[in-house]
Amino acid sequence: MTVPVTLIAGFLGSGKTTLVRRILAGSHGVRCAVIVNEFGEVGIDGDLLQRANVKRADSQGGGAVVELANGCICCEIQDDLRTTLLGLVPEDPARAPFDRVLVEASGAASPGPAAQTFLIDGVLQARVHLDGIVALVHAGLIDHLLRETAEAEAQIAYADRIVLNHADRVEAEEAERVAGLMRSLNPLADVRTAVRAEVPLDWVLGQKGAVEREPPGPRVTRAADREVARHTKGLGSVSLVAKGAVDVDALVIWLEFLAKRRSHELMRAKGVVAARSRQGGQQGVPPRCLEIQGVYRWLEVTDGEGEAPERSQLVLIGRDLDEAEIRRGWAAITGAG
Ligand SMILES: Nc1nc2c(ncn2[C@@H]2O[C@H](COP(=O)(O)OP(=O)(O)OP(=O)(O)O)[C@@H](O)[C@H]2O)c(=O)[nH]1
Repeated sequence: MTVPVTLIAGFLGSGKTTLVRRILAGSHGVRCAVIVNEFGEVGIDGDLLQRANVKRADSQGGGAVVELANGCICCEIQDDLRTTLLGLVPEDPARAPFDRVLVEASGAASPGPAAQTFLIDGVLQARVHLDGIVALVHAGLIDHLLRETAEAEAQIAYADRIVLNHADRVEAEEAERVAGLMRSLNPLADVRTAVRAEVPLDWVLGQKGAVEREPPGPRVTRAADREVARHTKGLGSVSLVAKGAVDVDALVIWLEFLAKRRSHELMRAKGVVAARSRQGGQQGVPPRCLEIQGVYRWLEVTDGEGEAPERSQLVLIGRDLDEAEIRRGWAAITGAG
């Protein structure tokens, strides 16, 4: 019996990591190993999942979290996904110390090429099988993303389960309309509306059988044809690192400013930072761990899991980002050179 793999796709900020964290925290008895593929060279999601999983491992024995280096599952690091899977799953799959592998694709990846790898690679097929493709969709942003990006449509097209997420950010009628749009783009997929990826985990993890079909419908086929190894024009990332604690108020003001700028499109901000306490440099007050999450103009700062990291890390993803200017801003806030 080969190990089932669930591929989790969805555009930047749609809720993939939120779903993976829920799966890792759930009491469903399915032991999961996770492979994370990020857009951007600093791996924030891997860190967040590692923190979540360490907590779980204390009580229930979590699986491995493996990060794929910078690059994209749909193009240059497809081989890495293969190598990582072969390194993770033993030759005799029955001896794997987990029941399932979750692959969190980068927000800028189409699931198509990765799915094809599973179907044509005999060595891989002896150990794993693709059991399902779950796509997360941001209910409030999907119209914009379908118009402006190449990836969003392909992610919907390949899915067999679609989580219409961020439903709390739209009216119920709008969520209905978008759910209808999803069904028209991909009539074969199950669509569920959710807030913070709250969907039944047996629905996400349930066996679906190998994904052997082409994406359905004329529109989506066209999308799948054109997206191979192609990304939205100008899409890029800037990875920022700084030693020591950060002034979070200044960071938030700066991020809000960046999100409003029209010379670029800031799509995503995510980071784990050591936050200087409000008592400033007072001796003996240790820095806290804060998680920064931004999706377009929405920004959330929450307490992170575990201790403050030694290095604060932030990744910005968007179109036409001016890296030099962003680095200057970061340096001004953190003192990083
Ligand atoms: N309000 C609201 N926030 C959500 C919802 N789902 C996720 N979030 C938040 O949105 C942010 C992005 O969620 P992630 O799960 O990191 O998104 P992602 O798809 O993994 O993002 P990338 O890895 O950058 O592609 C996080 O701050 C989440 O807590 C939702 O349904 N409603």
